[in-house]
Amino acid sequence: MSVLDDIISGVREDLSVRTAEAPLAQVRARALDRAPAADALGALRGDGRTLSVIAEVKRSSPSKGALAAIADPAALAARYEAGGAAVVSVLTEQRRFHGSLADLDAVRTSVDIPVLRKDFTVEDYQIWEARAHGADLVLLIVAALSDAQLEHFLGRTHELGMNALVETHTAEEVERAAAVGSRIIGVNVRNLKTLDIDRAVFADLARRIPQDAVTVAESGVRGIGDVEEFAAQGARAVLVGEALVRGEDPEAAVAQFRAVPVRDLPGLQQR
Ligand SMILES: O=P(O)(O)OC[C@@H](O)[C@@H](O)c1c[nH]c2ccccc12
Repeated sequence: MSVLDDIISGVREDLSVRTAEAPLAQVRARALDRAPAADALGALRGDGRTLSVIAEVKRSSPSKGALAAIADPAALAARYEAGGAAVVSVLTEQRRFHGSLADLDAVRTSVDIPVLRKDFTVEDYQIWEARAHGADLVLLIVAALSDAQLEHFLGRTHELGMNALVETHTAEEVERAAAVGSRIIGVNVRNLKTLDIDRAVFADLARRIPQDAVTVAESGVRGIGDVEEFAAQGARAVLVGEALVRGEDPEAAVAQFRAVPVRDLPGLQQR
């Protein structure tokens, strides 16, 4: 069993507890009661001249264990926003990342920028739940989904006025993400099946992403050097967790990353 399979089986167990506590009809009603979702696609496109930063609230990870205690996720998110983050990502997976929907709620009340609910989406319920808790974006991991699921979940996301960050790690996954019309495509340089980082994956896959989609470089950013490299290879946005939660000054780090110019690369496919 891969790490991803193992995480997902835990996610499914936790999901069965939540669906028993809050049936879909109830979550759906709460979702429909919310103010409309913010325009995360526009936020990520930014001004087209410099990078957008998706700054993540992340306590722990399966690869590194405990990263930071983050007693006050709302305060951290506010610092990300002050630094000019385009989006705040909140991990809500409990077992390996020590996140929760309570973290999502706390962050939602503290920032105005779009919020990404970062979880392993395997059921429609989680998309309704994300909206009910005020998320503007959800994560869809191509490696964890069939084409039919991917298309269905993306459709549900758009129907609720949200956007999806569609995450890939191989050329085949990029093709699958593009085929269903994904508008925001992430390349995770960490392989979720083995947890290995391979930053070289980004340059290869970024070239394959349709030009009208926002290309996001995910994971493995140690500092400004990695951010500049991803930008030079075609990233429009970077998703950063560890370097921010462990760093001395997350606000200054976000400000530094978001000032990096983006590059127009020739040869990107048209859709
Ligand atoms: O902490 P890092 O290496 O900066 O990575 C952040 C983010 O990319 C990572 O948390 C992530 C990317 N895709 C995921 C899918 C599930 C859980 C977590 C992730």
